[in-house]
Amino acid sequence: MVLKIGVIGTGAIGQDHIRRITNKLSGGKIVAVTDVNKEQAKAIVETQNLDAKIYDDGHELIKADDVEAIVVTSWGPTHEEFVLAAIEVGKPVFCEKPLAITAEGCKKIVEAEIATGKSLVQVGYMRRYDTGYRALKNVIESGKIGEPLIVHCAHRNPTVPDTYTGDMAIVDTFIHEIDVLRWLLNDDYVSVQIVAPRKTSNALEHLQDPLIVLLETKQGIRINAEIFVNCQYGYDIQCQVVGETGIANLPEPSSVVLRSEAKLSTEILVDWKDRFIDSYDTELQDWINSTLKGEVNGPTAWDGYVAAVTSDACLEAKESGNIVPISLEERPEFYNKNLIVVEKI
Ligand SMILES: NC(=O)C1=CN([C@@H]2O[C@H](COP(=O)(O)OP(=O)(O)OC[C@H]3O[C@@H](n4cnc5c(N)ncnc54)[C@H](O)[C@@H]3O)[C@@H](O)[C@H]2O)C=CC1
Ligand SMILES: O=C1[C@H](O)[C@H](O)[C@@H](O)[C@H](O)[C@H]1O
Repeated sequence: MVLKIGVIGTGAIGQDHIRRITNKLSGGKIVAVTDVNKEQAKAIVETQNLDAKIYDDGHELIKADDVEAIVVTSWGPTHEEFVLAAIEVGKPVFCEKPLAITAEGCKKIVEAEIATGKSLVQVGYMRRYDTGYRALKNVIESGKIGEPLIVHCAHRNPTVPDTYTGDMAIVDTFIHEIDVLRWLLNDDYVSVQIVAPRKTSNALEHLQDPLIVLLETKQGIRINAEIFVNCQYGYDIQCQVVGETGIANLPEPSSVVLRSEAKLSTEILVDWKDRFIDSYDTELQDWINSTLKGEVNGPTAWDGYVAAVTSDACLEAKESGNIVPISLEERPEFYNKNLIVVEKI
């Protein structure tokens, strides 16, 4: 069986996903694309030699008879309408983060999905598919370091474009830690405070960079997370879990250990696309496999909602400097199921 997929948004990650579904993964076929930039949509169909129709807009694509499932890779503010439209016609939808740009929008999606009684929505939080994070989660769940007490983590980008706004440090960048840490710890957040060290001279005028995010979880775990988007030296993701009897670190990406010119060195990646390339492949292969079985294995609309509520609190904390409570309703029974172990591609 082959899943007939329509893609809304043929920009950077949309093209990446089209290429991986077409050339690397199995079980999926791109049969439809759309983008407000029609030339760009046409170009990917031609360069990838797709047997795919170019639709005028996302809603037409979603309703098309030959589209069985949808991938939303358009700009964040458009996600809510497309995900709701996919739910309305009962079609599975993989939505890149964010699920919606407001918690209210995410809640609408949660309510609409529950009303159908069918699991339809997966959100593109790919770090849950990273082999390093999965190994770290296995160590925590094995009890080898005792109960987790503290997490130290860092999300460092070498630079960001001029269009990068202060809020994007949370809604576009830190959002990955917000999702992966609650999955890693099987916990939820109760409060957040954000403090700022002196600003790097390498940051644009309007950015406060770096930032330190202090999160507390329901189980009393304390997380201190650095967000540094102009670190210059590379794309560096760190995560250290301090437990009662030991410490577990997120593995570094594999790299040749070079001895030359009286130096011992390893490479540091500079692009997030390279750091998580395998995670995107595993994530989308799992989505195709699960969708063909009528399941959602990955991050759900509820996870998208929790991320939105948490990032809203982070934005408030960033502005006020205060400790901001994070209050969440109980997770609906509809979303209470264990993540099925990711099948190897
Ligand atoms: N999971 C991850 O690690 C990543 C997720 N993303 C997310 O993916 C989304 C897209 O990001 P990029 O590809 O970097 O942006 P991009 O700007 O390169 O591509 C977005 C595309 O969507 C199109 N578009 C915008 N509104 C549209 C509409 N109403 N209908 C059809 N097409 C529309 C634009 O013309 C553009 O081609 C964002 O939400 C971003 O947060 C992006 C990069 C990494
Ligand atoms: O969504 C993304 C990318 O996935 C990177 O992981 C982040 O570092 C980047 O800031 C954000 O745009």
